[in-house]
Amino acid sequence: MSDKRTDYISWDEYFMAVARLAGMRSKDPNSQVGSCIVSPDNKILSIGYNGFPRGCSDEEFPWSREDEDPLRTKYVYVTHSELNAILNYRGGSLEGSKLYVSLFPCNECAKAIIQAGIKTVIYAENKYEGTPAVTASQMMFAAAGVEVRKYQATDRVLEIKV
Ligand SMILES: Nc1nc(=O)n([C@H]2C[C@H](O)[C@@H](COP(=O)(O)O)O2)cc1CO
Ligand SMILES: [Zn+2]
Repeated sequence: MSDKRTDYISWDEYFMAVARLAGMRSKDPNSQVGSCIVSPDNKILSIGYNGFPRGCSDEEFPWSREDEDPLRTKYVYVTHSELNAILNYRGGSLEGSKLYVSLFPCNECAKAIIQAGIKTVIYAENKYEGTPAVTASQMMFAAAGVEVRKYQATDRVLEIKV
């Protein structure tokens, strides 16, 4: 009998890689964000990335960050990866699940995460740390008992030929 492989990827690597892969679908020229929601027994329940709502064309709606007219910026239209992952789940309850996300959730997504019953958030980056959106999220997660931990990146580089 041969021994099992030992260099297989961990659960954390697997789910964060799936989140990052989803983020590669994003049309946002600045931030590509991906989310992967996982059950307590490590089954993938849902996936999402940041993008405009269905029917809102990537060619017609703006991807700009700044404009004197807010209606000509992406911010008023884009659905965040975390909310998309929550909304993409049509199977029932997300109670007790874990969310892997490549970027720390904003306050609006934090509300949805808490109300959906997600109990653990594992994030990779926090490039907007210190902004009111991130601070409000941290306050709400702490109050609601959502466990938040930073993904511990390994030095593994995954290569997938497609
Ligand atoms: N946690 C997040 N999940 C997300 O999906 N997003 C999305 C919204 C925008 O499409 C983009 C942020 O754009 P920018 O401000 O870095 O150019 O990432 C943003 C955050 C940050 O709170
Ligand atoms: Zn958000």
